[in-house]
Amino acid sequence: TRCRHRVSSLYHKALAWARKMVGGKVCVRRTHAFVFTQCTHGKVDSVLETFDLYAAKNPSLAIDQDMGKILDEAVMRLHPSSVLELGMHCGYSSVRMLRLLPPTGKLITVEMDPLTADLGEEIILVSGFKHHQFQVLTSSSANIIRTLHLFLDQNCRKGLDLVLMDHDPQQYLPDLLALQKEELLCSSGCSILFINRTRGSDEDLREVLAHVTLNPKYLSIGKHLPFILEVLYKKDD
Ligand SMILES: C[S@@+](CC[C@H](N)C(=O)[O-])C[C@H]1O[C@@H](n2cnc3c(N)ncnc32)[C@H](O)[C@@H]1O
Repeated sequence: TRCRHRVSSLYHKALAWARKMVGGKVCVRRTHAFVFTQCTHGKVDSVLETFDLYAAKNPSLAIDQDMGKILDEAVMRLHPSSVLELGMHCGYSSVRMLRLLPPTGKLITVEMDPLTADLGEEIILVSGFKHHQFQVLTSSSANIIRTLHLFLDQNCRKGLDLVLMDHDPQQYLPDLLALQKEELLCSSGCSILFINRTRGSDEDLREVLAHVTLNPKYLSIGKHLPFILEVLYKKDD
């Protein structure tokens, strides 16, 4: 009986994996519909668990649980009051960060696809967060960075404490340079996390790594490889 149970469990795992592999493209509407209908509204843990449940069987763009744990650790360590996320998608990483922000903390999250931005925003609201805690900006990262200072409220006057980049790896370096040029990174210290989705290689991070290694304003470079690169920017001595 035990053997049959194990075979059955292995069979179901293999079936779920195969479904995920042949399941086709990531569908933001399907992700949203699943999370919206299956989670308990107002319960952030339920929202995250429902995302994980969906991602176990379907193609998903949300960061996985290993990346999520690294992100949680960074947010708890840094205690940031102003966070910028580039690449919101359906709101999984946004919700993950929001639940760990201090009471006065604020998240600005950027998504260039208007439908995705609307659906992601709804998921953040369903998780129980209010508009004074977050703002969704529908724009490409390059366009919004130029005017981002307009969206930073009094809380964020000293600049951003944490930036999560999980949008387009081709934009990682240009956006980092733009954030620096616009003086949006907190001069006494801002951590920037770059998600690496190319398993087994750091190709997506090569340009950024070359830049931060040569620039003395980047004090430490932590590689939570193969998933995340974390750099600390500090302008003041
Ligand atoms: C990998 S997904 C983000 C996943 C999300 N961080 C999570 O874990 O739930 C990348 C998202 O970034 C958006 N995106 C891609 N390039 C962008 C850009 N240049 N500016 C803003 N958003 C962008 C895509 O539309 C997509 O929804």
